[in-house]
Amino acid sequence: MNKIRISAVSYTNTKPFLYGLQHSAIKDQIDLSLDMPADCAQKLIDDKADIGLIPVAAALSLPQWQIVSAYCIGAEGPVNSVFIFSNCDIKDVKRLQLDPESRSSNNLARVLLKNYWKIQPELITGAADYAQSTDHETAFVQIGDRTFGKTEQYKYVYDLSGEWKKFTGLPFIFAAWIANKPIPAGFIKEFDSALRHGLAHRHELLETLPRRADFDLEDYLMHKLDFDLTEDKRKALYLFLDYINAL
Ligand SMILES: C=C(O[C@@H]1C=C(C(=O)O)C=C[C@H]1O)C(=O)O
Repeated sequence: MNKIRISAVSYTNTKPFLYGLQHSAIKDQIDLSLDMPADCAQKLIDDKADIGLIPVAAALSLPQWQIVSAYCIGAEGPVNSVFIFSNCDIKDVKRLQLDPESRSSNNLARVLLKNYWKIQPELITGAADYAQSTDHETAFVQIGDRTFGKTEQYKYVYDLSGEWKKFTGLPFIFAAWIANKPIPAGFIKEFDSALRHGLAHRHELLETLPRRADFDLEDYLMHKLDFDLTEDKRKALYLFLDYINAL
């Protein structure tokens, strides 16, 4: 049988899943690559992968898609790795530089700007150094490990799943395990139990990861991130996609 091609996110948030896949027999049935989220999505769109841990916003670019796991990258409130960093209050922001590695959080920022903060800053993609706030009224979106320890560096810091929770009362789902074609049921079952195994062994995983003084990795992997694709997260997913379609 051909191996199932899997594209997973290359950030710390995905390490519990990788631990599970690497410590299960399924590792021999998969061809695993680690990519930044925007590339996970592109691989699924280009049919260079069969299953991806893809930004949910990118599902809108797939002619056919199906969630194949009970697990996801989500949060019940603030996630501590998806931010708008700003030198001024969000209401005064004139320009917002988007993160080229993101699809979900850039769209989440756009949804919140329009519907929650009710402001219309200019959106900038492809800024030469997007993670530099070049002037007082230019802010930027940033996701993943590059944000660790950065919350002290900016006067105004907005945790986007925390803001979404204030706006909707719902948790948020950033990325889900999505397939672009039918996948055999037996594989899906084994895949999901490997992911579950990884989540159940987060403490063992934590012992292998370098700690840093400016970021609470244990709190992040055990509490801030929420990996269960609950009914409320599904509700949030469809609400989020509706908001994106209405942008
Ligand atoms: C919580 C996070 O979730 C992510 C955010 C994504 C996005 O914005 O497109 C995609 C995948 C996840 O890695 C994070 O990266 O910090």
